[in-house]
Amino acid sequence: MKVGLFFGSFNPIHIGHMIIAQTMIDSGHIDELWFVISPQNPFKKNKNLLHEFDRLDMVDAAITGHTQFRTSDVEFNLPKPSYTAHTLAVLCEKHPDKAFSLIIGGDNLASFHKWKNHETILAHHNLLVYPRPNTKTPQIALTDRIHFVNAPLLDISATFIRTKIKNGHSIKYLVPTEVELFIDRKKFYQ
Ligand SMILES: Nc1ncnc2c1ncn2[C@@H]1O[C@H](COP(=O)(O)OP(=O)(O)OP(=O)(O)O)[C@@H](O)[C@H]1O
Ligand SMILES: O=C(O)c1ccc[n+]([C@@H]2O[C@H](COP(=O)([O-])O)[C@@H](O)[C@H]2O)c1
Repeated sequence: MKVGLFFGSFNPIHIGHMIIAQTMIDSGHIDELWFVISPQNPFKKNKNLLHEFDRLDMVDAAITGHTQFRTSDVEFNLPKPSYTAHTLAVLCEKHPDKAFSLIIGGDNLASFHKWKNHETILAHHNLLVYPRPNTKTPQIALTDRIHFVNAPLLDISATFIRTKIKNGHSIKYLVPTEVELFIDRKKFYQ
């Protein structure tokens, strides 16, 4: 079973994430995609960061009924900051029957040489890379472990969505309906 891992804060998950996820399934490189909710990205200190369980609940709501999407809370119980190489080692030990790929944007590929143990990651895992605006040239060799997947560029971010809510504007069509209802009910980001 080939599993693509899509890491993020998902504060909240939005259609930019959903469209990348579906495109990765459609590319044929993976059988399943797991959204891995990062408890706290050390580079994104944010007072609006919801509790990890609320973000997990929103991703669960977003993927309801989609048999090829799953969520993972594996990083909730790992030492912080959670380095991807470590998370991958834990997942491989827990799921020896799965082959894990990483789903990353071109911007992250450009700085991938700075990730902890990136050589070890590339020795064992494929990278599925989707386009991002203003991407710099990668510093690592483009081996056959790295696959570029064509996907639409959507200029939507979780920050944009949180700002809309704060300003009293609708987030309809920017997040899955289940997520919109969830945020509304819990009065998040107001
Ligand atoms: N519209 C988008 N298209 C493609 N990739 C995206 C998009 N929005 C976010 N991503 C990427 O998805 C991953 C997870 O995103 P994350 O949850 O951090 O969301 P974000 O929308 O960038 O959040 P924030 O605005 O709070 O920084 C990150 O690597 C991010 O760069
Ligand atoms: O392991 C690392 O050294 C490392 C360095 C930077 C980013 N990452 C992973 O990449 C994910 C996306 O990063 P970002 O900055 O685009 O939100 C983040 O949630 C981490 O899982 C991992």
